[in-house]
Amino acid sequence: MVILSKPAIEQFGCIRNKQAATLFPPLIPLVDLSKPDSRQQIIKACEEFGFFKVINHGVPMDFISRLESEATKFFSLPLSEKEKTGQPQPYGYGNKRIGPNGDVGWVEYLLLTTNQDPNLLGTENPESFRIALDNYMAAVKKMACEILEMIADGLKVQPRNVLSKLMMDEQSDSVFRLNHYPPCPEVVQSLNGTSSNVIGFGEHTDPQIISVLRSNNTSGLQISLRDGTWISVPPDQYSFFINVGDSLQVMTNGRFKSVKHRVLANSVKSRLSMIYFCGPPLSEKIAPLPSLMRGDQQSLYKEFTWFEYKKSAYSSRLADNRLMHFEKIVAS
Ligand SMILES: C=C1C[C@]23C[C@H]1CC[C@H]2[C@@]12CCC[C@@](C)(C(=O)O1)[C@H]2[C@@H]3C(=O)O
Ligand SMILES: O=C(O)CCC(=O)C(=O)O
Ligand SMILES: [Fe+2]
Repeated sequence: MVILSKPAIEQFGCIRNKQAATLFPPLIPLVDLSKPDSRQQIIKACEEFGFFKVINHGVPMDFISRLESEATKFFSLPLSEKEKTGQPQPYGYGNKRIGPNGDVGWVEYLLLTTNQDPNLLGTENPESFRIALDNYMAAVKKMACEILEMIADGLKVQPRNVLSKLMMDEQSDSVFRLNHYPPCPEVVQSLNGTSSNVIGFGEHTDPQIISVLRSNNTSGLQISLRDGTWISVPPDQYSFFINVGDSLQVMTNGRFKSVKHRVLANSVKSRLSMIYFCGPPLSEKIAPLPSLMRGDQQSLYKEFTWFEYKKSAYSSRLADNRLMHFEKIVAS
């Protein structure tokens, strides 16, 4: 990490929750992929939270630990070595700056596209890093495909690969990200360690279809409930967390809502997370699935392609409501 000229708190701002912390926050929906009723649970979780945790996911623990150890090695290299993987435009190594429009966080990251070989120049053993990435991504992609098929089944839309085929397409514009949140000495941590006053990754929704997140055992991730309260997601290194993205919100014509989330920095422990963002091909039209539309029901959104949405996302700030510009003004 680079040395800061100003204290982190001044640079990244203090968090003030708009609402008092809820005494009994709801539990994060838990989906056991090996159970026969998991698709109904997934639909319910996507409707109520846009977020859920999965167990019995089938991703070998060995792939997860191999990538975790490669990523840890990568982030402990000197800054000059990490920078050899390229400035994020948008892919490459980034430090504190997120996206091109002035967002900052207490985080460093490696952002990769899944359909191009990553530039791992500067890393100690590029070959073993590459193998770890390939194995992990292939296994997570398979799980994401199963989840999207369960969603299609649960929504009773056919064929069951309507959603999964978008991310399985050779041209799919999926993205992979490794995030490292070093301990932040200036953090004033709450007593139970579930909140802090420095932003690691500012609030936002993910633009893609779904995102599949795995982290080490360090807390920090929070999701926003529909009433605006933030709840902390207890970390679980053996499970995955699924976010509904903006594209799935549009494809379900608003039945699912993308989840607003953020990461708060920790004073003592590093957080390492790996996220697979399932995106469609650039030329794909993002629109409500026709079989979900009843009678004369209209789309809530204007017509747009993933290319147009991505372009618009890259001219926005992290916390912006990106879908707003694509909502139809419907006469009532
Ligand atoms: C300010 C930013 C930074 C963006 C684009 C734009 C708005 C949303 C951000 C994300 C969030 C989800 C992953 C990512 C890769 C994505 O697709 O959208 C991010 C991207 C980046 O970090 O480059
Ligand atoms: O690092 C995390 O835990 C979440 C980061 C995130 O939301 C993102 O990269 O889009
Ligand atoms: Fe995100």
